[in-house]
Amino acid sequence: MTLNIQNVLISDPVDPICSQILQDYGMNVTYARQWTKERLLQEIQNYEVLIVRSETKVTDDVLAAATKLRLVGRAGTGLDNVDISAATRRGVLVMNTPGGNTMSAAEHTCAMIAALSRHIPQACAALKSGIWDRKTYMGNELHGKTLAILGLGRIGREVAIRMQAFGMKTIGYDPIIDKQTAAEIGVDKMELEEIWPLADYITVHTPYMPQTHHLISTSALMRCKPSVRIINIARGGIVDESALLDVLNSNRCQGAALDVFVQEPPKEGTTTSQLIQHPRVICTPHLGASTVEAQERVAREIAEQLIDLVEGRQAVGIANAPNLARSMVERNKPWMQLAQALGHLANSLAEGSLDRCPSGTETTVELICCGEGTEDVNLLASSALVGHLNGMKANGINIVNAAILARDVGVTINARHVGSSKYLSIVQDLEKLLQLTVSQGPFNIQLIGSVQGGNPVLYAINGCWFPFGATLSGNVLLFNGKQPDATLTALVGALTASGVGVSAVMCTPPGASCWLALRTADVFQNPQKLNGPDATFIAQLVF
Ligand SMILES: NC(=O)c1ccc[n+]([C@@H]2O[C@H](COP(=O)([O-])OP(=O)(O)OC[C@H]3O[C@@H](n4cnc5c(N)ncnc54)[C@H](O)[C@@H]3O)[C@@H](O)[C@H]2O)c1
Ligand SMILES: O=C(O)[C@H](O)COP(=O)(O)O
Repeated sequence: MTLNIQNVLISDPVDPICSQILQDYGMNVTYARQWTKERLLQEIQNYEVLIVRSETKVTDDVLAAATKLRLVGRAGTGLDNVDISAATRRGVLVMNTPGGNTMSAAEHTCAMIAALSRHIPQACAALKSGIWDRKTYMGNELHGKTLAILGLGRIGREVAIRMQAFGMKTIGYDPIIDKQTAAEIGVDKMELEEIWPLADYITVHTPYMPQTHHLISTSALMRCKPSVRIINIARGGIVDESALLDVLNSNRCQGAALDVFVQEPPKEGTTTSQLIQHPRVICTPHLGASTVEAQERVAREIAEQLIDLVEGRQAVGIANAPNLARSMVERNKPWMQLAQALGHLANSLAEGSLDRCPSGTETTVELICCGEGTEDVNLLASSALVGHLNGMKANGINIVNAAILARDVGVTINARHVGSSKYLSIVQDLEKLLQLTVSQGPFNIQLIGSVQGGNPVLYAINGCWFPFGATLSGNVLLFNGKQPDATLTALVGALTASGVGVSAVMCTPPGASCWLALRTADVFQNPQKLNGPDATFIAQLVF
């Protein structure tokens, strides 16, 4: 997947090092500070890359307006402000910089836990307003208390290590971390039901997603000690804000420290704003990653990751295209080209793109990948689909969205790898090959191809073999006939007379059906004109 990036839009306050790196590389960068949504919708069509933090909501309507967009870059961790499935469907890559702000978020969490236990913000505000009050702000020690950490990923782990230095006992839960791994960072992994009654402090460090929506719910809070304190530096919505407000008001919760909210910035009169106003809640306006160091780091990382991707060096931080990194591996490239070329050819042989198929026509694609180098069947299947769905969507089909779009139009693909080719006896040097079979209604076609000298080569169409193969690159005209020799002379004559140079001619042996493939220097206008008594024009393919 080639990325041609010229124009980058940065729509959130990202450290200037990002634009500096991108501009030095030769990209045009626009800072869209305080653009309205309407302006963003109008202008986004001019950009191939959009870089955001958590403020810009990259929703489906933004993506729909972004006809040239190839990548959304998140200078930070959380991707809940990006509609990833809409981006994937539109073939737009989503990239983040996980880890760039881990330290800052972990330190902010620890600072909030300490501030919460000693009422530092409230005492400070009172003193600034002229009140010297040493009674109201009696606090608690952290030493000896139990801190429950829900989510033992990058930030959760750093919080554990730091809070152990205060003498806290750390327990935690994470569905993908086993007991032993948790023990290695001093955390006693437990089930959630065991955690609730034990915790003095509960801090959440999970992504926000359906499974973590209201992870801290009324029922969880009711199982906790009335002295429990809740900390959320991860995302609004992981803690049920109404439930938290209720337990605070009914003294079933000692306090809360919040950096993130369901609505940012919160509107007046909402549960969020009531929570913020609650005397036992301390809060910051989503400042977890707001340090000079973290902002410089994530800005630099997103710019460098983008350049690495454009250069085809590596795909770091890609959230929605597991194939992408493997598509950059040199040895996969010619096989991807072949799979795409075969898919494209099969579609042309099926009389055009699937857009023209009667709706509801089911297509089954079977891809058999034979021999060494063709093991990455998922990548090759996506590439075959890219070729097969060619032309279906105006703003592009690529390995990001091919599988989804295929499903949408009723194309099912089955791909498998086999160790060696069964065609060894027919074509001696064909140990490695791809066999693509497309069945669509009454139509059924089988193509066999391989890679020779780094180029995709077609060897067989429905059992008719090109003895020396037909290279699928440049412009290829394909005919079906019965008498190859007579037909060839006529075709080459007609093409030359029209000023189109023929650079190679390949044909299968004469028989009930034979195939002719002509590589030409230029595209031939109106190739149907070449139809003759002995050969029917089938397709003109540009690879
Ligand atoms: N406030 C801020 O400014 C700020 C800064 C950075 C990150 N964050 C947020 O912090 C959160 C954590 O970031 P991270 O970098 O540590 O992420 P991470 O991906 O490294 O870790 C998240 C962990 O949560 C675990 N998890 C998933 N579902 C879970 C569940 N149901 N219960 C318990 N654990 C579960 C995952 O297995 C994973 O180990 C994210 O929501 C991120 O957006 C906020
Ligand atoms: O997920 C993140 O990276 C943090 O929430 C930081 O968000 P921000 O970049 O908007 O500060």
